[in-house]
Amino acid sequence: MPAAEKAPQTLYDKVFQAHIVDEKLDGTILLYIDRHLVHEVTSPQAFEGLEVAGRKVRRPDCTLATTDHNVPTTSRKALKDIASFIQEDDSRTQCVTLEENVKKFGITYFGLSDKRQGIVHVIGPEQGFTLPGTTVVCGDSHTSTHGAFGALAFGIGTSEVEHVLATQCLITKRSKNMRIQVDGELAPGVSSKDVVLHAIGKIGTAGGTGAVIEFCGSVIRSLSIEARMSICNMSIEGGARAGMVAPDDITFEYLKGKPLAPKYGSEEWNRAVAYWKSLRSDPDAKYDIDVFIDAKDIIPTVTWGTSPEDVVPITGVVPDPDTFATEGKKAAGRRMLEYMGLVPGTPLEEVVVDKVFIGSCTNSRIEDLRAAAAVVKGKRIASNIKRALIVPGSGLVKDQAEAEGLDKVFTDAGFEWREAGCSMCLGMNPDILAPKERCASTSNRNFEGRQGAQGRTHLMSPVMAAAAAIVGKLADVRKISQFNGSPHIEASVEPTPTASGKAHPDERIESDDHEKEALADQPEDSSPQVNTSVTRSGGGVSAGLPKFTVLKGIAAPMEKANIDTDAIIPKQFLKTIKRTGLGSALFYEMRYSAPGVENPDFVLNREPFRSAKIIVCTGANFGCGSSREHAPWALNDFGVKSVIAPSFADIFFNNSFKNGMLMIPIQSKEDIERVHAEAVAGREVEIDLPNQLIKDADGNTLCSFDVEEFRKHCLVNGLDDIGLTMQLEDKISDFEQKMSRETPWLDGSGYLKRKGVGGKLAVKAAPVPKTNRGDVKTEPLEW
Ligand SMILES: CC(C)[C@H](C(=O)O)[C@@H](O)C(=O)O
Ligand code: SF4
Repeated sequence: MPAAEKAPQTLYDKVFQAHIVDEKLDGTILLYIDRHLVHEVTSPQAFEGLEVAGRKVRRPDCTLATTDHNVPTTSRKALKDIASFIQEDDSRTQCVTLEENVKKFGITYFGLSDKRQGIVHVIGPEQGFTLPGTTVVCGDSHTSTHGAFGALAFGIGTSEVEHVLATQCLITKRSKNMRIQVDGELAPGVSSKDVVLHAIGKIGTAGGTGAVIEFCGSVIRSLSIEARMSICNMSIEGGARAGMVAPDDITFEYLKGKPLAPKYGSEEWNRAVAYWKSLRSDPDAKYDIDVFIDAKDIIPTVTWGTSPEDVVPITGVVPDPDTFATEGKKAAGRRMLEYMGLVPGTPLEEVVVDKVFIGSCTNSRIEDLRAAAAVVKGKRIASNIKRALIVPGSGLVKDQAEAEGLDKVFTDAGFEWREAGCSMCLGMNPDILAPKERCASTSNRNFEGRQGAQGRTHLMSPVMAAAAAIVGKLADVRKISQFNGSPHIEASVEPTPTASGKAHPDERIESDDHEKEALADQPEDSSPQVNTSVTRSGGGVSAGLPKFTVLKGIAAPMEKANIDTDAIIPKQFLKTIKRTGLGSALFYEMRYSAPGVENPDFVLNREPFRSAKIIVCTGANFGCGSSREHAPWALNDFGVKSVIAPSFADIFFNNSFKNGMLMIPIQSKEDIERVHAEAVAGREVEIDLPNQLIKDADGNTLCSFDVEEFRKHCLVNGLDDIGLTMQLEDKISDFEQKMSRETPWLDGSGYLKRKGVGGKLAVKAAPVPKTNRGDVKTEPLEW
């Protein structure tokens, strides 16, 4: 590893610095990616792009795929194959497409018949695929989960998935450093989920924008790895790019014996641990934002509204929006209460619940299930609870829980015991809420329609969800259960012996067996091959990026803050395997009052805004939430090429530029209000990118704006950045050789073997005959 720089560094600085392949004067950085997780929702268009351009996956040994979002969580006893198992056409197409792609590109894949299948953020850590000090990406916003290991892990969009598949690198820039220090001791019944909900309530959903959060302090240090994962998982709900925890003995203990971690006790393990121990922030390292939380202020927490920042202690009441600070917040609060069917002043413990969901990448690990089972044991769910689901995060978690008899505890109490998947976290599979049903949920997002159209979600910890199931209302778990401490404190240090006396499932199957299983699970003919002559129509991937210089058109005014990507394009439209055709579904829930019936109040249903090319939003944090690139695709397909707002969520911002769209952050209130006034008046607005000016219809300047040089360059010239990165092949392979020498454990091991000898890659980046967006011969390539 490079010697530490003189200036004191944070954990984030250290991991980031160690992965820089190339740095430009304007701060644009080519970052090497060690680990790439792939799932069925955000990858089809990326693989299609590779195929059209005749590109290969550069590092199949650093790539791991599974299906999780679309899969039903019903029994798999009769499973023959995924195509006959999934009833819903679009879900089936996405899953089958992933199977075809892993076969075509030679990627290790855990399918439904493999015990290691599960939610992508559960299986990576479980396999030891996630390691301290690595860079980890996935086309999924909750990739932040993996930061619990001291990895720099963040979500990316589909264009970036394609970029990483082709180059194993990403174009990015440095983030700000943010520190959330939680000191003291958690009170009995308070768990890591309460810590993170409390923190988000404090900083807000945009509090971490542009930053990587390091969680530290005595509370974090005392938590198990699984509890740290729950916290890092929800960093994205705090608007951050990633969350991280410095690795320590608890981390190393967890990694011992994991199939893809260096073999415990080997020379490589010792070398790795020595390096991992260096991954701590230097004592005098500087943070751009510092937040302190005293553990004694955290009590079991639930959400009341439709944003994860709307938190309240379970002992509280539904807040009154009239007491909120601004008119905008009051209006938003009233809408939320109407949506949630709540009346201000109602004690939370009086709110009646219909369904309970214990699962998701936040809380579906073995400790979560143990903690919930301890609350449930010997009790029955309340008679008003229509369904209570326990959905283990992976097949291995399910096995372990069954070995400990937890499944019996749950089913005796009236819960359903399901197979692994994302399930009711987001209704892309059959597990959904009916309209107006209220759910006590251990997931991470309570957006409108998240768990099903018009469904009402309250986020909380597993023990709190278990308590809600027993009581039939939102409930204070401390009243129905005894605790000796936090449900998650250091629980992973001493592996709990299983009821059946078996070892932990991660250790149960030797690597070789894993390898056999992996091979058995590959769809037939799994040798990698790329058909270089294919050009599919309708996907939009081969059309070339149109150049963006001057855009003049109608601008639609919006005023709401935190417009999330679930609102821009809801989950049911993520099942496409194309980039086009989503325009009619843009802002679906707000735009239509019933299928095919327009809501006349929604701005895009009124003239002249039906033909808007620009959106001017005065509310901050546009595009927060999920990493779905479907959000910019839907805007683009509708005809909107640019959004002007006070601030944007990071992943959405990146995704938009990759599609030739211009996102303009304008912080000055006066400036944005001037542009907003033109929009409200229905007059055209002009965006002049080369001169970085926004003008009115007559050409008078309304304000100027900033844009990063590299992004501007790509937009103005319509450049494909994968092609640009591939020009840096020498630098990338030099970097890989250095990594192979210094951190050899990062080259695929176990069933993810690096092909080739002596550090030479068997899979070489192919010369590019054609990019996925245009012809390389006619595109300028230098930047
Ligand atoms: C489907 C995927 C793009 C999405 C995400 O990025 O988060 C999903 O996992 C979610 O939780 O909304
Ligand atoms: S947040 Fe939900 S839908 Fe997204 S990856 Fe996690 S479990 Fe799946």
